[in-house]
Amino acid sequence: MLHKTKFPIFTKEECERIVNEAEDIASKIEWTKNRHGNFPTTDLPLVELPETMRFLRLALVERIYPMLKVQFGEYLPDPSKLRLADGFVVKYDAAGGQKELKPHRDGSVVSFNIALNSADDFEGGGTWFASLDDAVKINQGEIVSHSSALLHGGHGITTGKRYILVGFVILEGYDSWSMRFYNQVRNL
Ligand SMILES: O=C(O)CCC(=O)C(=O)O
Ligand SMILES: [Fe+2]
Repeated sequence: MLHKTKFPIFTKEECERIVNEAEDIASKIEWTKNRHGNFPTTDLPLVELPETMRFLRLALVERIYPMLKVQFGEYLPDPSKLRLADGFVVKYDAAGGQKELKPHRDGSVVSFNIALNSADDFEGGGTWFASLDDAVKINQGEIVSHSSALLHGGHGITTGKRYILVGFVILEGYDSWSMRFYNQVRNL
């Protein structure tokens, strides 16, 4: 229910382009801080990031959905129905911004996050999972994917900045499936 690739799914240049667009747009409209209920992230949704949206639309079909199909296919009724329900760039900033995200469960079926900057740019960080009692750390361009229902959070950073691209993926036409998936891991 939890996977980490050993290879980058985005190149360094692709990651840098996403961070640059996010910071460029944020200088005009500010990072949002209240989009996700009780567990808000400092983020910018894809609808505000046209270049990233265009890039991701193709990357989902060519790289991300096929990977999720292999990883989670056996648990899903129809893996061809994987759809991105929400996608956003999150910024953690030890110098004043959001530093961590408390443990929570996402409302989708599968969640992923892609590291957009180098792990050398910050101390701490990574995605913390209750089932591991540890944080999973990845390098730039790599991806962590997991059942959305697993209890997880953004491990705090103590220095620097950490940027990630988060995706919440659902199964089109299977509106109750996230609950069924949730029941398989509710104690993890
Ligand atoms: O910071 C992370 O690695 C996790 C982010 C997350 O869980 C979320 O945005 O829902
Ligand atoms: Fe999450």
